Amino acid sequence: MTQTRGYKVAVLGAAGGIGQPCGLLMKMNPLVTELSLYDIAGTPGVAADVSHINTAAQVKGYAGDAELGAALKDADLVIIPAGVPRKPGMTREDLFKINAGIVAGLTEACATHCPNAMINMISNPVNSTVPIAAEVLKKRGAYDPKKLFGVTTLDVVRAKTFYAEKNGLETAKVDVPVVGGHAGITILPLLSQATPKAEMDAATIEALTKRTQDGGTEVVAAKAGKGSATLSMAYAGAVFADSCLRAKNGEAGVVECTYVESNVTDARFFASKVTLGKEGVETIHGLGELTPYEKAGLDGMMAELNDSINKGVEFAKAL
Ligand SMILES: NC(=O)C1=CN([C@@H]2O[C@H](COP(=O)(O)OP(=O)(O)OC[C@H]3O[C@@H](n4cnc5c(N)ncnc54)[C@H](O)[C@@H]3O)[C@@H](O)[C@H]2O)C=CC1
Ligand SMILES: O=C([O-])CC(=O)C(=O)O
Repeated sequence: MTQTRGYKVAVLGAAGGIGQPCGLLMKMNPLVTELSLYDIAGTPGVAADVSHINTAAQVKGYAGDAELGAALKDADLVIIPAGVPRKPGMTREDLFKINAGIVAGLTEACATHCPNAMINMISNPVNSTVPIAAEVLKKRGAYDPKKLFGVTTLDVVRAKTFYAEKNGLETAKVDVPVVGGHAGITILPLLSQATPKAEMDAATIEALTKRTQDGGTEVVAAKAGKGSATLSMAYAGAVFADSCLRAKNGEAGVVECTYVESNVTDARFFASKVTLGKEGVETIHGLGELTPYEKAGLDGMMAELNDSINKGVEFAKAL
């Protein structure tokens, strides 16, 4: 039997496009007893609104630097969707200039006010923001690689949806592991390991792989200047946060693909299937058997992924 206790969850960037629906979904999570909504502005309104929902979590809004410490104090889980989103024509890498500093500042505050919290990093470019957070925490003596996660759940959510649609399968029963990172070719769905198994020709596999890799860009183009995925990301973020909380609460066998410090490949950070436990990462799973197409995808991403990791590490070391 697992014992249920409540947790304090903080959302940083809670007045934003992802932060608002993510806060809403966390308010509906029965494992959350305290929900802390932080942003540079606008959170009192968001918190007042969400707090009227008749679920157990107590909601508080915090606005501005002076309130960041109180927002984070003793949090069990911190979800970070703070920072700027893409506009058409931009890559996730173009966000580095602004978001690197934002993420570094927020992670520094986590080291001070909730050094034992699990951190779910959503802010882009995830391939670099996770290494930045790791270095900042390390400098403060608060880095536990088991508790720092890049959220790649939206890639899995997309791969499941597209795979199910293409093969006429029930979406809710489909699973597709997605490995690598969270940008373009570093996103690699392992369609040969998808369940239930469906026979697909090479052209279909390539089309599904590309659509998953370009899923974010598809939304950026459709929103035509009004930002990137927010609602599907809030859903994915809430799914991943719920998995972290369930594992923390003692549930066994909770598995998610997530971008963590890893020995699975040469890249220091890599997303693959991870079993979550009470203290965060329990087991990082290997890649299993890859097809030649998947192997080529893996080889092809390594230079870009390592560059993004190094860029994040260098940025944080220079702070
Ligand atoms: N990991 C993933 O799969 C995905 C990541 N993203 C990323 O999530 C981030 C947020 O996207 P949106 O919510 O659409 O953007 P948004 O602009 O709607 O919201 C961002 C929020 O962050 C806040 N913010 C900025 N600096 C802050 C600071 N220092 N402390 C606290 N809050 C701060 C802003 O005030 C704003 O409310 C972007 O970097 C985007 O690229 C978006 C979709 C998927
Ligand atoms: O594409 C973007 O910029 C936002 C994102 O990470 C996604 O939707 O996967």
